[in-house]
Amino acid sequence: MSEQTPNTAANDVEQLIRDQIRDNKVIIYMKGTPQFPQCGFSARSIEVLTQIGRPFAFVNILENPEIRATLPKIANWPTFPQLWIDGELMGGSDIILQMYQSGELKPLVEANSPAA
Ligand SMILES: N[C@@H](CCC(=O)N[C@@H](CS)C(=O)NCC(=O)O)C(=O)O
Repeated sequence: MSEQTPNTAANDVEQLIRDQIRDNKVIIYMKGTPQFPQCGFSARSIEVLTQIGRPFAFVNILENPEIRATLPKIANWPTFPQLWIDGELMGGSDIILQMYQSGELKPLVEANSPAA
């Protein structure tokens, strides 16, 4: 048998994440939900996205332990939240806040998420 990467559950999770990031131009991986964030960093990030006012997707990593374990390796970013826009990792709460305050984040979100 030739040496190929076996189709393990880990690969499935990685593919799921890649699909989520591809299919949702603005997506945040967070603890809890936008209605009930379960970490201050996630809560702060949601406040910013709510201020911007465009629809966004989210994944509650507390309900998805495989995603919680796998995404940091794919992203090379150890913590949550993680905001991804158009297939690219923006960063966590600190960076989201910085990008918002510098005026960089709003147009980026607007360009990738039409008004509802
Ligand atoms: N400086 C980071 C702080 C985020 C952070 O420390 N997150 C922690 C606590 S919520 C985390 O995700 N730890 C890994 C884990 O819980 O899986 C940011 O700006 O987002």
